Amino acid sequence: MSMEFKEYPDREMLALSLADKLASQLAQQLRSGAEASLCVPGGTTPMPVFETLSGTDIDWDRVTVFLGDERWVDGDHKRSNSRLLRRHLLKDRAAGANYIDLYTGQPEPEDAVDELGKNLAAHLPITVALLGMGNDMHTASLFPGAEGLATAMSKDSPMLMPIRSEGAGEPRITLTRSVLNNAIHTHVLIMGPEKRQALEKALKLDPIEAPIRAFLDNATVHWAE
Ligand SMILES: O=C(O)[C@H](O)[C@@H](O)[C@H](O)[C@H](O)COP(=O)(O)O
Repeated sequence: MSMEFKEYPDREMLALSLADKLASQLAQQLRSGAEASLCVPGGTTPMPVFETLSGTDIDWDRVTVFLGDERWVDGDHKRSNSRLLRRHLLKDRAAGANYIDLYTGQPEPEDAVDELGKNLAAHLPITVALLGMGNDMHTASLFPGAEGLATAMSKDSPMLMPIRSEGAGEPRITLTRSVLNNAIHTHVLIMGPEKRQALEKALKLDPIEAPIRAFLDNATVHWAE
């Protein structure tokens, strides 16, 4: 497969159209199977998509939602990705979704990977993976130069890994390349000219320098100015 790039006239159109696409791919899976899973990014970009998606009429009771990565902070911390999800996605119709919180409250992310891995394993492969990207070309918490990145990007990595990187701020936990790469549908959401440039740069680099590169061949990239 090759990357598909979709450019939208504005951010609102992007959010409406992408939320519709994600919902229809989840619904399609629910027609043929007992459940579907949705992996979403943290950060600030996806909020309008979450807002629209939370109101879509699919059988959310049969959808499991989890983040591609979480920052190791309490659920009410302003940097918590779960906090963002609770406010913008896990409400309205989507309030009925089964949410797997990657932050367990244990002292370190290392303490949580085994148990979380077992919980996640029951919901794989991911039906729909929505990925974000930073200007440094990281996705999830797969940061260029992070300690442990080579393992997280290798084929035989565990499903989840703790990540520590200067660019990350706090310690984090992230799904690894092998799990994300197995998603049935992959979408990358980016906005603004800087991220478009970063994406173009990533296309010319190796995934170890530009981790988003590992997911682009099977992805639809959604962009608006
Ligand atoms: O927790 C995180 O930071 C993420 O999940 C991360 O991978 C995010 O998607 C990008 O950093 C883009 O973030 P913005 O949308 O805030 O630019």
